[in-house]
Amino acid sequence: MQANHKIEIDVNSEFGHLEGVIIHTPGIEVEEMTPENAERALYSDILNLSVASSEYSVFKGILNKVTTTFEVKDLLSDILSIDQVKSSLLKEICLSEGAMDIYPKLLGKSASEIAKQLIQGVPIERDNLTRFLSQERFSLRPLHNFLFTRDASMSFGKEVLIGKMASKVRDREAVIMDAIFNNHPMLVTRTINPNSPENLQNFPGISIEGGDFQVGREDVLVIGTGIRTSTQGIDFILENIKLKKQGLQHILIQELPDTPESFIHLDMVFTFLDVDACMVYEPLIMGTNRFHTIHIQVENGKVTDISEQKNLVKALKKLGIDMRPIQCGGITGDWTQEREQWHSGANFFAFAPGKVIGYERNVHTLEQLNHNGFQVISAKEVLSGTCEIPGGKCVLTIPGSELARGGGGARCMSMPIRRKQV
Ligand SMILES: NC(=[NH2+])NCCC[C@H](N)C(=O)O
Repeated sequence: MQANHKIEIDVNSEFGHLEGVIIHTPGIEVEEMTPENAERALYSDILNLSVASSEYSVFKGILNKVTTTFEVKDLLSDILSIDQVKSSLLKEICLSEGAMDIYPKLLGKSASEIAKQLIQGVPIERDNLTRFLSQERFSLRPLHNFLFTRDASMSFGKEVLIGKMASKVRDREAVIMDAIFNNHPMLVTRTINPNSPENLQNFPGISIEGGDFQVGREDVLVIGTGIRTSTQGIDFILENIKLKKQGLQHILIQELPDTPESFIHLDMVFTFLDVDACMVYEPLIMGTNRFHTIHIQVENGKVTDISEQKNLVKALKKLGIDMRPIQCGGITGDWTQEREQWHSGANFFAFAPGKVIGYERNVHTLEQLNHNGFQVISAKEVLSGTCEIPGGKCVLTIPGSELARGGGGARCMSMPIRRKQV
């Protein structure tokens, strides 16, 4: 454990120079899925690990070049070596997932083995009639979606908001992230956890996932609401802001369609790229449609305005955040926009202002970025040393045929813990 090295969580934008990010390299858990249960796992297709791994290694290679990366399984294994954390975390997980029978056995294993099993799943032991006849293959199901580290926790300022996952299959990810942020000796922060019995009671119907949560500025949050983040989830965030933040604060809310599933999170239709540019899926963000954009203003603990806005880009501009929208899928027509949005074409991750990572397959989107001054560079070439990361605006392209089938892109696969002030 690197106990003497401390990192204070601090994120006040989506594009400040990155100083640390939490990731999870996909393992066998992504293959523990059949066509039959893929939907329950929240996937539209089943994945091939070796292809996904080789694609992922390019993404991770770039992140390692530009910042410090932390793997969930290492952080988890670190905290599991603290005896009291190990027993309480295992008890919490086994109790909530109806698997207390495996608790004693798990407890006896090494920290790194437990970390692995909590992520990859614990196969069911068919040692009694119920388990013999059970349709389940696992006592603790694999966390297929953990490579999308964005969703189960969110950094905001010096605090970390824990996700209240919309679907049970992702609940354990939030439990693990909460334990990491509360117990890892290297991480300095405070967590806000909507999963406490009291919060669940006060905000019935609450759900919050990181893909919907974007930090526009120190005083501006941009949050999507749809199938993953409920209005009650946003009200919970609002209450926290009312309690803790002084002065003027703003929340901009963008309503999202329920279908198709490529609209699950705001970051599938809108991401910040630079101090003055953002990526948009035009039909939803800029076009005329029935999906509301709402501004909530909080002043010293009170909501002083709540009003409908024309669209997200205009609402940001009113707050002094002037963003040029760049179109996902280009400007040549709905079809390419829909196709590229489906494959996480709007999902960019900025590691510095104007320096972003995205999928190479979405060529119309890349062309549009290029028209707007972003140099398009293959991440593989950067890694092989054939070219350097340019000093100016750029998009580093990563392969993502298999990864995109998981339902997310570069932003979904990264959980920044520290960024320089912009
Ligand atoms: N931030 C994101 N857009 N994450 C994408 C998550 C995709 C994942 N399969 C899920 O359904 O939960």
